[in-house]
Amino acid sequence: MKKVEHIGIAVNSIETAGDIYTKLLNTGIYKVEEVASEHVKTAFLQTGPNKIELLEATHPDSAIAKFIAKKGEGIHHIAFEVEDIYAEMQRLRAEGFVLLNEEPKRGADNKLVCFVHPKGTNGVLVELCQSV
Ligand SMILES: CC[C@@H](C(=O)O)C(=O)SCCNC(=O)CCNC(=O)[C@H](O)C(C)(C)COP(=O)(O)OP(=O)(O)OC[C@H]1O[C@@H](n2cnc3c(N)ncnc32)[C@H](O)[C@@H]1OP(=O)(O)O
Ligand SMILES: [Co+2]
Repeated sequence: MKKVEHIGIAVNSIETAGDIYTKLLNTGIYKVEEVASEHVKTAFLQTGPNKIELLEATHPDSAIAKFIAKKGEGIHHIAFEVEDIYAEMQRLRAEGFVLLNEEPKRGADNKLVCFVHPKGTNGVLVELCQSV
């Protein structure tokens, strides 16, 4: 894994949270993108070398809607950038981690992504990202 690619934060409203994070980080949202397959709307802010992904549910079945219903708004996942997502998925499976998708899927901001179940990572949902 090369570096932390982004931190995902579950929010009720991108508009409201976007204003807060714009003030907090003193930088604007550079991209808003809906990912229909994940039932989410995303907004990205860059602070130095780090990216924050705000995630708003677009459907009650969304992982974000379920997460907020259980735990409230807050940090939802940590995403790591990888060079070769297929190789990394194979390595993690061999190490015994439970992957939440068989194949990489299309994420936001021009990435292929795959999730690792939080039950095997001390309660933290991990996302792998490869730029495409
Ligand atoms: C926009 C695309 C992409 C990007 O490009 O960056 C994204 O970031 S999309 C982000 C949203 N998508 C996902 O999160 C997909 C992966 N997640 C899942 O598949 C599911 O959310 C899950 C992790 C498998 C949980 O789903 P499910 O089992 O249906 O939900 P439950 O509510 O029943 O939870 C079971 C269990 O897991 C705990 N949980 C759920 N989410 C998280 C989380 N984000 N971090 C830590 N723990 C989490 C939940 O609390 C339950 O625990 P127990 O109550 O102890 O059983
Ligand atoms: Co993410």
